[in-house]
Amino acid sequence: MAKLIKNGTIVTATDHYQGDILIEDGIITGIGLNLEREDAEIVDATGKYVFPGGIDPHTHLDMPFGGTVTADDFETGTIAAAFGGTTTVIDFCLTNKGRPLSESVQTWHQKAEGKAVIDYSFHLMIAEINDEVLAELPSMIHDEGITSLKVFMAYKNVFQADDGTLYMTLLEAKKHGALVMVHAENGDVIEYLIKEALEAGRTDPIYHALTRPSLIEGEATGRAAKLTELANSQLYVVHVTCEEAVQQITEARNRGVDIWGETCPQYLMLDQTYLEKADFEGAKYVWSPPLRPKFHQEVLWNALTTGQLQTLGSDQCSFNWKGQKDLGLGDFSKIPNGGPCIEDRFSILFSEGVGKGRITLNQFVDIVSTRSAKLFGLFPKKGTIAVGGDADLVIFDGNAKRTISAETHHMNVDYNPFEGLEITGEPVTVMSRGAFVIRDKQFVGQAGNGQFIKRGTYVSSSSRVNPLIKETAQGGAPHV
Ligand SMILES: NC(=O)NCCC(=O)O
Ligand SMILES: [Zn+2]
Ligand SMILES: [Zn+2]
Repeated sequence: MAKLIKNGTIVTATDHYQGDILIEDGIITGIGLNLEREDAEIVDATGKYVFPGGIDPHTHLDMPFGGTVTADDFETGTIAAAFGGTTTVIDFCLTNKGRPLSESVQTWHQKAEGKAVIDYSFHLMIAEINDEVLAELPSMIHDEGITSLKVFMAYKNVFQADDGTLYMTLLEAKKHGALVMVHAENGDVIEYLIKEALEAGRTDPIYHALTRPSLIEGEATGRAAKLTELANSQLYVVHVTCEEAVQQITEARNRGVDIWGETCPQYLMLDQTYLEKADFEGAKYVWSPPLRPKFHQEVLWNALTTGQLQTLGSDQCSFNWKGQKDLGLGDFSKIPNGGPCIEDRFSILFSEGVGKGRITLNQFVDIVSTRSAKLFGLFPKKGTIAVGGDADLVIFDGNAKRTISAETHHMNVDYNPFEGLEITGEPVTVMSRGAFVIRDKQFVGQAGNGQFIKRGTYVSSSSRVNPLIKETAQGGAPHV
């Protein structure tokens, strides 16, 4: 049955106007004033915003990590995402050295199929480059539609790849139209600092932060940016936490490097002192890179305001405090890294960003949805409100007041890092391809309704490509 959303304030990354939206077969087929359609179900959005559904470019659902598996899988994680206004997630498909990429992709499909309530896609981790990987990559990108490749510069002996692997991944990505993503920290130095701390008897959660200083996040970010410049390729830096990394991204962008940066709600809202909480509560706030001293928060907000950082990921990677985080009692290096943010990403950005005058409504939509759609090959099917696009929509009450709490959240985890935070704004109704997933704040979706989305290849935004750098005929390392 057709649906007609009436009288909402439609907001995209560029516009903001009153209008109605007609939806047929999951697609937006009309936008205008006073639309009429006899057989359509009317959805009243008077006094509410209508936003494109959020796109979360950074999730880890059902992921084995740190000797355990994340508390949220594709069912609980996507239900929570939908409650929070997100209608697409892009999850990281882990790979194993010496094993085919296709095997890992298959494993990730099995995790998601029949469970996801909203649409999803995958980024592909690259742990090594060898003949098998080189042979498989083109079909991963062009046939499987997995057009972003993730390289970890940290987690030594677990996920970490060396600089040669990163450089070759950048070259391959350029050749085949993929976007390379990096976790930018210097894993070798961190390994040394952790060993030194533990030998000195420093075992509490705060030492997780103190053994991962911002200086080496900046160093790794700068190194990745320079390798990108050398390869004349494209880079997206995940979970940027600090001034040093923002500086490196800004400088590289000013040199014309095609580089993008993401931050996360936790780095905007929480600081390093949370890791000092008594009775091992600090473990709830163990992320890598870690929470930073407070002044970095304003740097990150400014970077979103000015466009030096462009997206907000949740880095959803939830572990229960009791039974999972406590694997690291007596040894901070064994605390599973990560936290639950998939549900609150969208509303925190609205409340703290738009509500506090740091970003405009259009910037909000760009950061929470449109920019990720463009960078990751989903636009214009997703990430905006346009005729012909998927009806992934959020009807949002911009005046609702509420308090974030584990008592009321929908993530499958026993704490919320933003417990007690008072925010303004709440998703009321959420649609995925025209079907209600959340209706009047109630879940009405169905596990398995979410579809895997094959994504388009990376399209460079030409203004950021350095005209002084010329590609070789093979698309390889540049001549300057
Ligand atoms: N960020 C984090 O602490 N956990 C998830 C894995 C990653 O993104 O590095
Ligand atoms: Zn990471
Ligand atoms: Zn992550």
